[in-house]
Amino acid sequence: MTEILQVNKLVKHYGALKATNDLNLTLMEGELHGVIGPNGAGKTTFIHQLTGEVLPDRGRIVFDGMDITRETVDARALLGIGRSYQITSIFKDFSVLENVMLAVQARLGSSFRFWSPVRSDKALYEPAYQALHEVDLVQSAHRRAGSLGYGEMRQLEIAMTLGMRPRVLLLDEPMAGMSKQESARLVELLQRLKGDYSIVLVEHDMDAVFALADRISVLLYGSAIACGTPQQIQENPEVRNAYLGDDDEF
Ligand SMILES: Nc1ncnc2c1ncn2[C@@H]1O[C@H](COP(=O)(O)OP(=O)(O)OP(=O)(O)O)[C@@H](O)[C@H]1O
Repeated sequence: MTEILQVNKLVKHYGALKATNDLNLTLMEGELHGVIGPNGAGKTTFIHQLTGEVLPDRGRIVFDGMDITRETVDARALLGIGRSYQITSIFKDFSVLENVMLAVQARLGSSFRFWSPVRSDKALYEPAYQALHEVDLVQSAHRRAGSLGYGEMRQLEIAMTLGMRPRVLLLDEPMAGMSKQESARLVELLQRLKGDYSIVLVEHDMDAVFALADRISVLLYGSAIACGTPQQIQENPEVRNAYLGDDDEF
């Protein structure tokens, strides 16, 4: 397996607060890497530094051999770093398919004629349809996006990211707000996607992370205090003490 993303000694301060503190993490090609840690441990700040929304004070992010530490959000998206869209970016009056087509159009950017009507273009239609297929939403392609249930909306967000054909998929709490059934469906979906995509999954739902992850990094005060297989993390005394409490539940 080759490394697709390397994070070396990343540092981000907010005043005196070290939100990211000498953070190291490696994502292997095709791996699903879970990132867990208590509230305020720096998980979202870390994801924002991978997408380019937040620039680190120090350290390096290398994607596929390229130093992308100072690259813009758009440049990273074009290189293949896909961040899941938020529900707020779904156009509720457009169909499910049109939403994915719009996301693909955004990916193609200026290479695409902006006056081209979104409904009619094959270059958008095919990758969009493929993305809906990957998330199991083909049967809802022509439904109004606003009529989807909450779990389906989150599937649509993932399809919108996949439509951009990313190599790395960054998912920040995709299970948040989901019912048990919806989470189980998303776990099934991510199980299928892993291997085809290299995925960083930040998630509070421990059952989901432990079921899905090849490796897990545990963040505490902005640093990774442990990284290993789910079993190694489960058995790590430092993790048990520092994060999960030394109880039998974990
Ligand atoms: N823009 C900001 N300005 C100041 N402090 C910030 C900013 N963003 C994050 N922080 C602080 O940095 C720390 C890490 O926050 P972050 O949101 O990354 O943690 P998290 O692990 O994602 O937490 P949660 O699990 O609650 O989402 C927190 O103490 C937070 O208050």
